[in-house]
Amino acid sequence: MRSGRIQSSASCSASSSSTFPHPPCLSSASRHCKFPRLLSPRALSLSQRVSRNCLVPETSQFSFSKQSSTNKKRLFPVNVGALVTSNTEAISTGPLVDEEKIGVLLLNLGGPETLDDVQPFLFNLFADPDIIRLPRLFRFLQKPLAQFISVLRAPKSKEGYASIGGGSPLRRITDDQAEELRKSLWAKDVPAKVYVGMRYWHPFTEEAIEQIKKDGITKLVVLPLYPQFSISTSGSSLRLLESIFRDDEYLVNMQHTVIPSWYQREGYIKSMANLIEKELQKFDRPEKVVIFFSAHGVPLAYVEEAGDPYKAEMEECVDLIIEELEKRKITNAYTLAYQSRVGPVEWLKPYTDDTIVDLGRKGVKGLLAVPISFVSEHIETLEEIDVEYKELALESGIQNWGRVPALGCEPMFISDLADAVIESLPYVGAMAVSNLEARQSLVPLGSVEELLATYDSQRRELPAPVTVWEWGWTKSAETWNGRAAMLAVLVLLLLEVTTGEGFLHQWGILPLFH
Ligand SMILES: C=CC1=C(C)c2cc3[nH]c(cc4nc(cc5[nH]c(cc1n2)c(C)c5CCC(=O)O)C(CCC(=O)O)=C4C)c(C)c3C=C
Ligand SMILES: [Fe+2]
Repeated sequence: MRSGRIQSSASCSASSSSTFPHPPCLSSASRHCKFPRLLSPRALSLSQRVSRNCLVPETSQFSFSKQSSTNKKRLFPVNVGALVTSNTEAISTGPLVDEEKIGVLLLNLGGPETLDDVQPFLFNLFADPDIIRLPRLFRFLQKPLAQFISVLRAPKSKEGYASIGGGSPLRRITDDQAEELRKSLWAKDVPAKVYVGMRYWHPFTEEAIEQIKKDGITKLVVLPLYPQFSISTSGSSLRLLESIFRDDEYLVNMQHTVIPSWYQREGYIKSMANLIEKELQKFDRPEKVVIFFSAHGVPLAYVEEAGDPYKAEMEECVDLIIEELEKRKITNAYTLAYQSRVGPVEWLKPYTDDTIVDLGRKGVKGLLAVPISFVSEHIETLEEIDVEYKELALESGIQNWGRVPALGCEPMFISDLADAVIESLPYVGAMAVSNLEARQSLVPLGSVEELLATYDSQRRELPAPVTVWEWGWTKSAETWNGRAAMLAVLVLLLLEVTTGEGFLHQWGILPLFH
Protein backbone atom coordinates (compact mmCIF):
# COMPACT_ATOMS: atom_id res chain seq x y z
CA MET A 1 0.00 0.00 0.00
CA ARG A 2 1.24 3.43 -0.89
CA SER A 3 2.25 5.67 1.97
CA GLY A 4 0.17 8.72 2.66
CA ARG A 5 -3.28 9.43 3.91
CA ILE A 6 -5.59 6.51 3.39
CA GLN A 7 -8.93 7.44 1.96
CA SER A 8 -11.45 5.31 3.66
CA SER A 9 -14.64 4.64 1.74
CA ALA A 10 -16.24 5.07 5.14
CA SER A 11 -15.35 8.71 4.80
CA CYS A 12 -17.11 9.66 1.63
CA SER A 13 -19.76 12.00 3.04
CA ALA A 14 -19.52 15.66 2.25
CA SER A 15 -18.53 16.32 5.80
CA SER A 16 -15.64 13.92 5.81
CA SER A 17 -12.03 14.86 5.72
CA SER A 18 -11.22 12.28 3.10
CA THR A 19 -9.23 14.60 0.92
CA PHE A 20 -7.47 15.88 3.96
CA PRO A 21 -7.16 19.42 2.78
CA HIS A 22 -5.44 22.11 4.73
CA PRO A 23 -8.07 24.51 5.83
CA PRO A 24 -7.40 27.49 3.56
CA CYS A 25 -6.92 29.73 6.55
CA LEU A 26 -4.06 27.67 7.92
CA SER A 27 -1.17 29.09 6.02
CA SER A 28 2.29 27.69 6.26
CA ALA A 29 3.20 30.78 8.24
CA SER A 30 0.73 29.97 10.94
CA ARG A 31 1.71 26.32 10.89
CA HIS A 32 5.20 27.19 11.93
CA CYS A 33 4.12 29.60 14.57
CA LYS A 34 5.72 28.44 17.79
CA PHE A 35 3.27 30.28 19.96
CA PRO A 36 -0.22 29.03 20.65
CA ARG A 37 -2.54 31.23 18.66
CA LEU A 38 -4.70 33.23 20.98
CA LEU A 39 -7.25 33.37 18.21
CA SER A 40 -7.53 30.93 15.33
CA PRO A 41 -7.27 32.25 11.79
CA ARG A 42 -11.03 31.82 11.60
CA ALA A 43 -11.31 33.93 14.69
CA LEU A 44 -9.09 36.54 13.11
CA SER A 45 -11.23 36.87 10.05
CA LEU A 46 -14.33 37.16 12.18
CA SER A 47 -13.22 39.57 14.80
CA GLN A 48 -10.58 41.56 12.97
CA ARG A 49 -9.40 42.55 16.39
CA VAL A 50 -5.94 41.11 16.19
CA SER A 51 -4.13 41.50 12.94
CA ARG A 52 -1.74 38.59 12.70
CA ASN A 53 -1.54 34.84 12.82
CA CYS A 54 1.15 34.51 15.39
CA LEU A 55 1.18 36.80 18.35
CA VAL A 56 4.76 36.17 19.29
CA PRO A 57 7.56 36.28 16.75
CA GLU A 58 9.80 33.25 16.88
CA THR A 59 12.64 35.34 18.22
CA SER A 60 10.60 36.43 21.16
CA GLN A 61 11.68 34.99 24.46
CA PHE A 62 11.93 35.85 28.08
CA SER A 63 14.92 36.72 30.08
CA PHE A 64 15.27 36.95 33.79
CA SER A 65 17.32 39.57 35.44
CA LYS A 66 17.94 40.09 39.09
CA GLN A 67 17.76 43.59 40.45
CA SER A 68 21.06 43.81 42.20
CA SER A 69 19.90 46.25 44.86
CA THR A 70 16.73 44.54 45.97
CA ASN A 71 17.57 41.10 44.68
CA LYS A 72 14.04 40.94 43.35
CA LYS A 73 13.52 38.68 40.42
CA ARG A 74 11.96 40.25 37.37
CA LEU A 75 10.62 38.67 34.27
CA PHE A 76 11.00 40.77 31.13
CA PRO A 77 9.44 39.92 27.85
CA VAL A 78 12.00 40.56 25.14
CA ASN A 79 11.13 41.82 21.69
CA VAL A 80 7.52 42.56 22.44
CA GLY A 81 7.98 45.71 20.44
CA ALA A 82 7.69 43.59 17.33
CA LEU A 83 4.14 42.64 18.16
CA VAL A 84 1.48 43.92 15.84
CA THR A 85 -1.96 44.26 17.32
CA SER A 86 -4.92 46.49 16.95
CA ASN A 87 -5.85 45.79 20.54
CA THR A 88 -2.75 47.05 22.23
CA GLU A 89 -4.31 46.82 25.67
CA ALA A 90 -4.30 43.08 25.20
CA ILE A 91 -0.64 42.82 25.86
CA SER A 92 0.83 43.66 29.18
CA THR A 93 4.38 44.57 28.36
CA GLY A 94 5.28 45.60 31.88
CA PRO A 95 7.54 43.47 34.00
CA LEU A 96 6.13 40.83 36.28
CA VAL A 97 7.45 41.52 39.72
CA ASP A 98 7.70 39.51 42.89
CA GLU A 99 4.47 40.92 44.30
CA GLU A 100 2.64 39.23 41.46
CA LYS A 101 1.34 35.81 42.32
CA ILE A 102 1.11 33.71 39.20
CA GLY A 103 -1.43 30.93 38.92
CA VAL A 104 -2.08 28.40 36.17
CA LEU A 105 -5.56 26.94 35.95
CA LEU A 106 -5.71 23.61 34.12
CA LEU A 107 -9.19 22.96 32.76
CA ASN A 108 -10.35 19.44 32.16
CA LEU A 109 -13.47 17.35 31.83
CA GLY A 110 -13.41 15.32 35.05
CA GLY A 111 -14.65 11.79 35.42
CA PRO A 112 -16.58 9.68 37.93
CA GLU A 113 -14.28 8.24 40.57
CA THR A 114 -16.68 5.48 41.65
CA LEU A 115 -19.62 3.75 40.03
CA ASP A 116 -21.97 5.72 42.28
CA ASP A 117 -20.59 8.91 40.77
CA VAL A 118 -21.52 7.89 37.22
CA GLN A 119 -25.13 9.09 37.09
CA PRO A 120 -24.49 12.45 38.83
CA PHE A 121 -21.44 12.95 36.59
CA LEU A 122 -23.60 12.31 33.53
CA PHE A 123 -26.22 14.69 34.91
CA ASN A 124 -23.60 17.45 35.11
CA LEU A 125 -22.49 16.68 31.57
CA PHE A 126 -25.96 16.72 30.05
CA ALA A 127 -27.00 19.78 32.10
CA ASP A 128 -24.28 21.70 30.25
CA PRO A 129 -25.89 23.93 27.62
CA ASP A 130 -22.77 23.47 25.50
CA ILE A 131 -23.51 19.73 25.32
CA ILE A 132 -27.30 19.95 24.94
CA ARG A 133 -28.29 23.34 23.61
CA LEU A 134 -32.01 23.80 23.83
CA PRO A 135 -34.04 26.50 22.11
CA ARG A 136 -34.30 29.56 24.36
CA LEU A 137 -37.96 28.85 25.08
CA PHE A 138 -37.17 25.46 26.49
CA ARG A 139 -34.09 26.28 28.54
CA PHE A 140 -36.06 25.65 31.73
CA LEU A 141 -36.09 21.98 30.73
CA GLN A 142 -32.30 21.67 30.73
CA LYS A 143 -32.00 20.14 34.19
CA PRO A 144 -35.03 17.83 34.09
CA LEU A 145 -33.85 16.62 30.70
CA ALA A 146 -30.33 16.05 32.01
CA GLN A 147 -31.79 14.04 34.88
CA PHE A 148 -33.79 11.95 32.49
CA ILE A 149 -30.98 11.26 30.05
CA SER A 150 -28.40 10.60 32.75
CA VAL A 151 -30.65 8.02 34.39
CA LEU A 152 -31.16 6.33 31.02
CA ARG A 153 -27.48 6.31 30.08
CA ALA A 154 -26.01 5.47 33.48
CA PRO A 155 -26.25 1.65 33.23
CA LYS A 156 -24.30 1.57 29.94
CA SER A 157 -21.71 4.05 31.20
CA LYS A 158 -21.36 2.17 34.49
CA GLU A 159 -20.53 -1.01 32.60
CA GLY A 160 -17.73 0.85 30.84
CA TYR A 161 -16.33 2.37 34.02
CA ALA A 162 -16.63 -0.98 35.83
CA SER A 163 -14.49 -2.59 33.13
CA ILE A 164 -11.68 -0.08 33.66
CA GLY A 165 -11.48 -0.59 37.42
CA GLY A 166 -14.63 1.09 38.72
CA GLY A 167 -13.93 4.73 37.89
CA SER A 168 -12.13 7.24 35.72
CA PRO A 169 -8.38 7.71 36.17
CA LEU A 170 -8.72 11.31 35.01
CA ARG A 171 -8.42 13.06 38.36
CA ARG A 172 -5.25 11.20 39.37
CA ILE A 173 -3.58 11.77 36.01
CA THR A 174 -4.56 15.45 35.84
CA ASP A 175 -3.28 16.01 39.40
CA ASP A 176 0.03 14.39 38.40
CA GLN A 177 0.24 16.60 35.30
CA ALA A 178 -0.45 19.68 37.43
CA GLU A 179 2.33 18.75 39.85
CA GLU A 180 4.81 18.06 37.03
CA LEU A 181 3.89 21.34 35.36
CA ARG A 182 4.42 23.20 38.64
CA LYS A 183 7.86 21.61 39.03
CA SER A 184 8.76 22.45 35.45
CA LEU A 185 7.69 26.09 35.88
CA TRP A 186 9.73 26.43 39.06
CA ALA A 187 12.72 24.84 37.31
CA LYS A 188 12.33 27.55 34.66
CA ASP A 189 12.30 30.22 37.38
CA VAL A 190 8.58 30.89 37.29
CA PRO A 191 7.22 30.30 40.79
CA ALA A 192 3.61 29.59 39.84
CA LYS A 193 0.88 27.65 41.58
CA VAL A 194 -1.03 25.19 39.41
CA TYR A 195 -4.72 24.43 39.93
CA VAL A 196 -7.03 21.82 38.43
CA GLY A 197 -10.61 22.80 37.55
CA MET A 198 -12.85 20.06 36.19
CA ARG A 199 -16.04 20.78 34.28
CA TYR A 200 -18.22 17.84 35.36
CA TRP A 201 -16.68 16.29 38.46
CA HIS A 202 -14.36 16.98 41.38
CA PRO A 203 -12.36 19.09 41.78
CA PHE A 204 -14.89 21.39 40.12
CA THR A 205 -13.76 24.61 38.45
CA GLU A 206 -15.60 26.53 41.19
CA GLU A 207 -13.45 24.80 43.84
CA ALA A 208 -10.26 25.68 41.98
CA ILE A 209 -11.37 29.30 41.70
CA GLU A 210 -12.06 29.47 45.45
CA GLN A 211 -8.51 28.28 46.09
CA ILE A 212 -7.11 30.78 43.58
CA LYS A 213 -8.85 33.56 45.50
CA LYS A 214 -7.65 32.27 48.87
CA ASP A 215 -4.09 32.16 47.56
CA GLY A 216 -4.35 35.75 46.34
CA ILE A 217 -3.33 34.98 42.77
CA THR A 218 -2.93 38.18 40.77
CA LYS A 219 -2.09 36.84 37.31
CA LEU A 220 -3.80 33.76 35.98
CA VAL A 221 -3.02 31.71 32.89
CA VAL A 222 -5.96 29.53 31.87
CA LEU A 223 -4.81 26.38 30.11
CA PRO A 224 -7.43 23.89 28.90
CA LEU A 225 -5.88 20.43 28.79
CA TYR A 226 -7.38 19.78 25.37
CA PRO A 227 -4.82 20.23 22.57
CA GLN A 228 -7.53 21.28 20.09
CA PHE A 229 -10.32 23.75 20.82
CA SER A 230 -13.93 22.62 20.76
CA ILE A 231 -17.03 24.48 21.85
CA SER A 232 -18.03 21.31 23.69
CA THR A 233 -14.84 21.04 25.77
CA SER A 234 -12.58 24.08 26.23
CA GLY A 235 -15.44 26.34 25.10
CA SER A 236 -17.77 24.96 27.73
CA SER A 237 -15.19 25.39 30.49
CA LEU A 238 -14.45 28.94 29.35
CA ARG A 239 -18.13 29.78 29.37
CA LEU A 240 -18.39 28.57 32.93
CA LEU A 241 -15.33 30.62 33.89
CA GLU A 242 -16.87 33.63 32.25
CA SER A 243 -19.94 33.41 34.44
CA ILE A 244 -17.87 32.86 37.58
CA PHE A 245 -15.60 35.81 36.76
CA ARG A 246 -18.42 38.17 35.91
CA ASP A 247 -20.07 37.94 39.29
CA ASP A 248 -16.97 38.26 41.42
CA GLU A 249 -15.28 41.52 42.32
CA TYR A 250 -11.93 39.83 43.02
CA LEU A 251 -11.90 37.90 39.79
CA VAL A 252 -13.11 40.79 37.71
CA ASN A 253 -9.95 42.61 38.77
CA MET A 254 -7.63 39.65 38.37
CA GLN A 255 -5.54 39.68 35.22
CA HIS A 256 -5.80 36.60 33.09
CA THR A 257 -5.16 35.14 29.69
CA VAL A 258 -6.26 31.96 27.97
CA ILE A 259 -4.26 29.55 25.85
CA PRO A 260 -7.17 28.22 23.79
CA SER A 261 -5.35 25.44 21.96
CA TRP A 262 -1.78 24.29 21.67
CA TYR A 263 -1.77 21.31 19.28
CA GLN A 264 0.64 23.15 16.98
CA ARG A 265 3.39 23.52 19.56
CA GLU A 266 6.64 21.85 18.68
CA GLY A 267 7.00 20.10 22.04
CA TYR A 268 3.56 18.53 21.77
CA ILE A 269 4.07 17.46 18.14
CA LYS A 270 7.51 15.98 18.87
CA SER A 271 6.24 14.16 21.97
CA MET A 272 3.44 12.59 19.93
CA ALA A 273 5.89 11.62 17.19
CA ASN A 274 8.20 10.04 19.79
CA LEU A 275 5.39 7.91 21.16
CA ILE A 276 4.33 6.80 17.67
CA GLU A 277 7.91 6.00 16.65
CA LYS A 278 8.39 3.91 19.79
CA GLU A 279 5.16 1.92 19.36
CA LEU A 280 5.83 1.28 15.66
CA GLN A 281 9.06 -0.46 16.59
CA LYS A 282 7.06 -3.10 18.45
CA PHE A 283 5.59 -4.43 15.19
CA ASP A 284 7.39 -7.10 13.13
CA ARG A 285 7.17 -5.00 9.97
CA PRO A 286 6.74 -1.42 11.21
CA GLU A 287 6.73 0.13 7.73
CA LYS A 288 3.57 -1.82 6.81
CA VAL A 289 1.56 -0.55 9.77
CA VAL A 290 -1.17 2.03 9.18
CA ILE A 291 -1.07 4.89 11.70
CA PHE A 292 -4.67 5.36 12.76
CA PHE A 293 -5.37 8.71 14.44
CA SER A 294 -8.61 8.43 16.41
CA ALA A 295 -10.06 11.67 17.74
CA HIS A 296 -13.09 12.13 19.96
CA GLY A 297 -15.95 13.21 17.70
CA VAL A 298 -18.35 16.12 18.00
CA PRO A 299 -21.75 16.44 16.32
CA LEU A 300 -21.33 17.80 12.80
CA ALA A 301 -23.57 20.76 13.60
CA TYR A 302 -20.98 22.09 16.05
CA VAL A 303 -18.57 22.53 13.15
CA GLU A 304 -20.98 23.40 10.37
CA GLU A 305 -23.52 25.52 12.24
CA ALA A 306 -21.72 26.89 15.28
CA GLY A 307 -18.26 27.35 13.73
CA ASP A 308 -16.38 25.00 16.03
CA PRO A 309 -12.73 25.03 14.83
CA TYR A 310 -12.21 21.51 16.22
CA LYS A 311 -12.13 19.64 12.89
CA ALA A 312 -9.76 22.10 11.21
CA GLU A 313 -7.46 22.06 14.22
CA MET A 314 -7.53 18.27 14.37
CA GLU A 315 -6.61 17.92 10.71
CA GLU A 316 -3.79 20.40 11.02
CA CYS A 317 -2.55 18.60 14.11
CA VAL A 318 -2.38 15.28 12.24
CA ASP A 319 -0.55 16.99 9.37
CA LEU A 320 2.05 18.40 11.73
CA ILE A 321 2.68 15.04 13.40
CA ILE A 322 3.01 13.36 10.01
CA GLU A 323 5.48 16.05 8.88
CA GLU A 324 7.53 15.43 11.99
CA LEU A 325 7.49 11.67 11.35
CA GLU A 326 8.53 12.23 7.74
CA LYS A 327 11.52 14.22 8.95
CA ARG A 328 12.47 11.03 10.80
CA LYS A 329 12.04 9.00 7.58
CA ILE A 330 8.86 7.39 8.86
CA THR A 331 6.50 7.46 5.91
CA ASN A 332 3.75 5.03 6.90
CA ALA A 333 0.23 5.25 5.56
CA TYR A 334 -2.08 7.05 7.97
CA THR A 335 -5.67 8.05 8.46
CA LEU A 336 -7.87 10.12 10.79
CA ALA A 337 -11.28 9.09 12.10
CA TYR A 338 -13.64 10.16 14.90
CA GLN A 339 -14.86 8.00 17.78
CA SER A 340 -17.26 8.00 20.76
CA ARG A 341 -20.39 9.35 19.14
CA VAL A 342 -23.59 9.17 21.15
CA GLY A 343 -27.13 9.44 19.79
CA PRO A 344 -28.44 9.45 16.26
CA VAL A 345 -27.41 12.89 15.01
CA GLU A 346 -24.59 13.02 12.49
CA TRP A 347 -21.13 13.39 14.05
CA LEU A 348 -17.83 14.20 12.39
CA LYS A 349 -16.89 11.56 9.84
CA PRO A 350 -15.36 9.19 9.07
CA TYR A 351 -16.35 7.21 12.14
CA THR A 352 -13.62 5.14 13.76
CA ASP A 353 -15.57 1.87 13.72
CA ASP A 354 -16.54 2.16 10.03
CA THR A 355 -12.98 3.03 9.11
CA ILE A 356 -11.50 0.04 10.93
CA VAL A 357 -13.86 -2.31 9.08
CA ASP A 358 -13.03 -0.60 5.82
CA LEU A 359 -9.27 -0.89 6.33
CA GLY A 360 -9.65 -4.58 7.17
CA ARG A 361 -11.59 -5.04 3.94
CA LYS A 362 -8.80 -3.33 2.04
CA GLY A 363 -6.29 -5.85 3.33
CA VAL A 364 -4.55 -3.79 6.02
CA LYS A 365 -2.88 -6.21 8.44
CA GLY A 366 -1.26 -3.89 10.98
CA LEU A 367 -2.86 -0.90 12.72
CA LEU A 368 -1.45 1.48 15.31
CA ALA A 369 -4.22 3.46 17.05
CA VAL A 370 -3.24 6.97 18.15
CA PRO A 371 -5.69 8.74 20.48
CA ILE A 372 -5.21 12.37 19.58
CA SER A 373 -7.81 14.59 21.23
CA PHE A 374 -6.94 14.06 24.85
CA VAL A 375 -3.69 13.85 26.82
CA SER A 376 -4.71 11.41 29.58
CA GLU A 377 -5.79 7.82 29.57
CA HIS A 378 -9.56 7.69 30.08
CA ILE A 379 -12.56 5.49 29.46
CA GLU A 380 -12.42 6.02 25.72
CA THR A 381 -8.80 4.88 25.40
CA LEU A 382 -8.93 2.12 28.01
CA GLU A 383 -12.29 0.65 27.05
CA GLU A 384 -13.43 1.90 23.64
CA ILE A 385 -10.07 1.70 21.85
CA ASP A 386 -8.28 -1.04 23.80
CA VAL A 387 -11.25 -3.39 23.99
CA GLU A 388 -14.02 -2.54 21.49
CA TYR A 389 -11.98 -1.25 18.55
CA LYS A 390 -9.27 -3.84 19.00
CA GLU A 391 -11.88 -6.59 18.88
CA LEU A 392 -13.46 -5.02 15.80
CA ALA A 393 -10.07 -4.75 14.11
CA LEU A 394 -9.25 -8.40 14.74
CA GLU A 395 -12.69 -9.45 13.45
CA SER A 396 -12.09 -7.30 10.37
CA GLY A 397 -8.94 -9.16 9.41
CA ILE A 398 -6.37 -6.84 10.97
CA GLN A 399 -3.88 -9.18 12.61
CA ASN A 400 -1.49 -6.85 14.39
CA TRP A 401 -2.86 -4.18 16.66
CA GLY A 402 -1.09 -1.57 18.75
CA ARG A 403 -2.04 1.58 20.62
CA VAL A 404 -0.01 4.65 21.44
CA PRO A 405 -0.38 5.64 25.12
CA ALA A 406 -1.74 9.05 26.04
CA LEU A 407 0.93 11.66 26.76
CA GLY A 408 0.27 11.82 30.51
CA CYS A 409 3.39 13.23 32.17
CA GLU A 410 5.87 12.82 29.28
CA PRO A 411 8.69 15.19 30.30
CA MET A 412 9.05 16.90 26.89
CA PHE A 413 5.30 17.51 26.74
CA ILE A 414 5.11 18.93 30.27
CA SER A 415 8.14 21.12 29.68
CA ASP A 416 6.52 22.46 26.52
CA LEU A 417 3.30 23.25 28.40
CA ALA A 418 5.43 25.17 30.91
CA ASP A 419 6.99 27.10 28.01
CA ALA A 420 3.50 27.85 26.66
CA VAL A 421 2.53 29.29 30.04
CA ILE A 422 5.70 31.40 30.24
CA GLU A 423 5.25 32.69 26.70
CA SER A 424 1.68 33.71 27.49
CA LEU A 425 2.56 35.77 30.57
CA PRO A 426 3.03 39.06 28.71
CA TYR A 427 -0.51 38.67 27.41
CA VAL A 428 -2.04 38.48 30.85
CA GLY A 429 -4.25 41.52 30.71
CA ALA A 430 -6.12 43.56 33.22
CA MET A 431 -9.85 43.88 33.11
CA ALA A 432 -10.96 47.43 32.67
CA VAL A 433 -13.34 47.43 35.61
CA SER A 434 -14.48 50.93 35.03
CA ASN A 435 -15.47 50.06 31.51
CA LEU A 436 -19.03 48.82 31.75
CA GLU A 437 -18.95 47.19 28.37
CA ALA A 438 -15.77 45.29 29.18
CA ARG A 439 -17.20 44.25 32.49
CA GLN A 440 -20.39 42.95 30.96
CA SER A 441 -18.65 40.99 28.30
CA LEU A 442 -15.78 39.95 30.50
CA VAL A 443 -13.25 40.57 27.85
CA PRO A 444 -10.09 41.37 29.62
CA LEU A 445 -8.27 41.93 26.47
CA GLY A 446 -8.53 38.98 24.21
CA SER A 447 -9.40 36.30 26.65
CA VAL A 448 -12.37 34.19 27.72
CA GLU A 449 -15.31 35.99 26.20
CA GLU A 450 -13.45 37.09 23.13
CA LEU A 451 -12.69 33.50 22.31
CA LEU A 452 -16.25 32.44 22.97
CA ALA A 453 -17.71 35.28 20.98
CA THR A 454 -15.45 34.49 18.09
CA TYR A 455 -16.10 30.80 17.83
CA ASP A 456 -19.70 30.67 18.83
CA SER A 457 -21.09 34.17 18.67
CA GLN A 458 -24.70 33.34 17.91
CA ARG A 459 -24.99 30.47 20.36
CA ARG A 460 -27.63 28.84 18.26
CA GLU A 461 -29.37 25.80 19.63
CA LEU A 462 -27.94 22.59 18.26
CA PRO A 463 -29.47 19.16 17.84
CA ALA A 464 -28.94 17.29 21.08
CA PRO A 465 -26.36 14.55 20.56
CA VAL A 466 -27.89 12.19 23.05
CA THR A 467 -29.56 8.83 23.05
CA VAL A 468 -32.95 10.08 24.10
CA TRP A 469 -33.48 11.68 20.72
CA GLU A 470 -33.13 8.38 18.91
CA TRP A 471 -36.81 7.79 18.80
CA GLY A 472 -37.85 11.11 17.38
CA TRP A 473 -35.27 13.78 16.61
CA THR A 474 -34.93 13.29 12.90
CA LYS A 475 -34.22 15.77 10.15
CA SER A 476 -37.88 15.94 9.21
CA ALA A 477 -38.75 16.79 12.79
CA GLU A 478 -36.43 19.74 12.82
CA THR A 479 -39.14 22.33 12.98
CA TRP A 480 -40.27 24.27 15.98
CA ASN A 481 -43.52 22.35 16.15
CA GLY A 482 -41.73 19.04 16.01
CA ARG A 483 -39.33 20.08 18.72
CA ALA A 484 -42.13 21.34 20.91
CA ALA A 485 -44.01 18.08 20.49
CA MET A 486 -40.98 16.02 21.35
CA LEU A 487 -40.25 18.11 24.37
CA ALA A 488 -43.82 17.63 25.53
CA VAL A 489 -43.30 13.87 25.28
CA LEU A 490 -40.10 14.22 27.22
CA VAL A 491 -41.85 16.16 29.93
CA LEU A 492 -44.40 13.36 30.21
CA LEU A 493 -41.61 10.84 30.42
CA LEU A 494 -39.85 12.93 32.97
CA LEU A 495 -42.93 13.15 35.13
CA GLU A 496 -43.21 9.43 34.82
CA VAL A 497 -39.63 8.85 35.92
CA THR A 498 -39.96 11.19 38.87
CA THR A 499 -43.46 10.17 40.02
CA GLY A 500 -43.16 6.48 39.16
CA GLU A 501 -46.57 6.55 37.48
CA GLY A 502 -47.61 6.59 33.81
CA PHE A 503 -48.08 4.49 30.71
CA LEU A 504 -44.54 3.09 30.59
CA HIS A 505 -44.90 1.84 34.14
CA GLN A 506 -48.29 0.37 33.25
CA TRP A 507 -46.61 -1.50 30.40
CA GLY A 508 -43.78 -2.58 32.70
CA ILE A 509 -41.10 -0.86 30.58
CA LEU A 510 -39.72 1.97 32.68
CA PRO A 511 -38.61 0.12 35.83
CA LEU A 512 -35.95 -1.43 33.57
CA PHE A 513 -34.10 1.84 33.72
CA HIS A 514 -34.01 2.06 37.50
C1 LIG B 1 -11.74 16.33 23.01
C2 LIG B 1 -12.37 15.51 23.77
C3 LIG B 1 -13.83 15.42 23.92
C4 LIG B 1 -14.86 15.97 23.15
C5 LIG B 1 -14.77 16.85 21.93
C6 LIG B 1 -16.09 15.54 23.76
C7 LIG B 1 -17.37 15.86 23.29
C8 LIG B 1 -18.55 15.23 23.75
N1 LIG B 1 -18.68 14.21 24.68
C9 LIG B 1 -20.00 13.86 24.85
C10 LIG B 1 -20.53 12.88 25.72
C11 LIG B 1 -19.81 12.14 26.67
N2 LIG B 1 -18.47 12.22 26.91
C12 LIG B 1 -18.12 11.37 27.93
C13 LIG B 1 -16.87 11.14 28.45
C14 LIG B 1 -15.72 11.76 28.00
N3 LIG B 1 -15.59 12.71 27.00
C15 LIG B 1 -14.27 13.07 26.85
C16 LIG B 1 -13.72 13.96 25.94
C17 LIG B 1 -14.43 14.68 24.98
N4 LIG B 1 -15.78 14.78 24.84
C18 LIG B 1 -13.54 12.31 27.82
C19 LIG B 1 -12.07 12.42 28.03
C20 LIG B 1 -14.44 11.51 28.52
C21 LIG B 1 -14.11 10.46 29.56
C22 LIG B 1 -13.85 10.94 30.93
C23 LIG B 1 -13.54 9.78 31.81
O1 LIG B 1 -14.32 9.58 32.73
O2 LIG B 1 -12.57 9.02 31.63
C24 LIG B 1 -19.31 10.71 28.38
C25 LIG B 1 -19.39 9.74 29.54
C26 LIG B 1 -18.92 8.38 29.21
C27 LIG B 1 -19.93 7.65 28.41
O3 LIG B 1 -21.04 7.45 28.90
O4 LIG B 1 -19.63 7.34 27.25
C28 LIG B 1 -20.37 11.17 27.59
C29 LIG B 1 -21.81 10.77 27.67
C30 LIG B 1 -20.73 14.69 23.97
C31 LIG B 1 -22.23 14.61 23.83
C32 LIG B 1 -19.85 15.54 23.31
C33 LIG B 1 -20.09 16.61 22.31
C34 LIG B 1 -21.15 17.30 22.20
FE1 LIG C 1 -17.09 13.23 25.63
